[in-house]
Amino acid sequence: MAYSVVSIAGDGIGPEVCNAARSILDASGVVFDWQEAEAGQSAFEAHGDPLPEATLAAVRSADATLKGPTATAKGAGFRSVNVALRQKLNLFANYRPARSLPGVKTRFEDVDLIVIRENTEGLYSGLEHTVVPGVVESLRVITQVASERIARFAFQTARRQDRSKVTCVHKANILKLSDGLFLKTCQEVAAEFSDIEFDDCIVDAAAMKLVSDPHAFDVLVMENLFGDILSDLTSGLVGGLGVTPSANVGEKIAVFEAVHGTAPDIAGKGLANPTALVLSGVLMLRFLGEKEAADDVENAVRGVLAEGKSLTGDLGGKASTGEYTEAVISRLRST
Ligand SMILES: NC(=O)C1=CN([C@@H]2O[C@H](COP(=O)(O)OP(=O)(O)OC[C@H]3O[C@@H](n4cnc5c(N)ncnc54)[C@H](O)[C@@H]3O)[C@@H](O)[C@H]2O)C=CC1
Ligand SMILES: O=C(O)CCC(=O)C(=O)O
Ligand SMILES: [Mg+2]
Repeated sequence: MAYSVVSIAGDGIGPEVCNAARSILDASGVVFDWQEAEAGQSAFEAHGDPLPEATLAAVRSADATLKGPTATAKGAGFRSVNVALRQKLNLFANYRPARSLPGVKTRFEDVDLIVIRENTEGLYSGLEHTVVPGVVESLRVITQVASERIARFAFQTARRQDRSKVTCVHKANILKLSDGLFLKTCQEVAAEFSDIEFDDCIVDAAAMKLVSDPHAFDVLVMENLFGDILSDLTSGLVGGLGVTPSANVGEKIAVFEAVHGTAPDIAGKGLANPTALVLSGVLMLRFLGEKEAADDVENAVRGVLAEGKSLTGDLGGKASTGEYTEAVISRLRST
């Protein structure tokens, strides 16, 4: 049986990493019926709409979606397609694991943690208005319903993966009401999961502790903007944005994409590292129940990285996106 999977190439390096990830996933033995859909700057230029209804409909009816990054201009321009996609499809959890990879030299070894980011509310919603010229307000809405849902997702993930601790990251000392509610809700959910340790950490201290002692953390749960910032940080702990995957998960729908953006500085040059999107594809294979293929692709990626002969520039190598992709495919075919 073929899985119906929507493929959104996106902008910048999106088409390059998407092509690479699709070729590797196609070589896994699992059969995909790829449905191409558009989103981002390219969709805006083609249709005057960065997130066409047809794309939303395709994502809703597919088994899963593999998405390349989409551009959002600074200041002016259309609002983030990512935020819209997550809110419209109620993809309430953003799952961003950071795990050390063989052959990728970093300051710390054996990092293995997960950032779980609330994906639908908080400052990241971008609800802003001008009160009077020169005075702007941004709304940071935190609700008990969304906080409870993401806390439960974090504990369920910890339990499913045999992990020992969930840490709530917040700023409840300053944002007493909003983050106070988030923290209190996490504490209440924690009481239902007595097998899993629970603690909390104020976000600034968490940032410092993550870069000096990442092994102190296991699963971290936080609101949207903190999760956006700290998941780039945790990517840096394990080799950077070129290697870290992510999944946007709802009740039934899931959209798999990398943590990184469109990387305009290297777009179109064959320099992008597709590992992040390939490992997002591994998360997708697991979501689809294709455990063996997921293990095979993950092992092929880890094998190529460990060997160190076909690394892209971000990891200190000279391989192009295509050369790295071929190396992963040939290792996958030899398993
Ligand atoms: N999920 C999404 O669609 C995301 C979209 N964006 C959008 O992307 C655009 C660019 O954002 P930036 O702040 O520049 O962040 P970025 O993540 O695109 O790039 C940051 C740095 O990481 C490098 N990098 C990123 N991915 C890489 C890869 N696969 N291989 C090698 N190097 C890689 C880039 O070359 C750059 O030096 C913005 O419009 C932003 O809104 C940003 C993050 C996520
Ligand atoms: O929507 C965007 O342009 C940025 C998204 C982003 O940084 C993220 O989801 O981590
Ligand atoms: Mg981000």
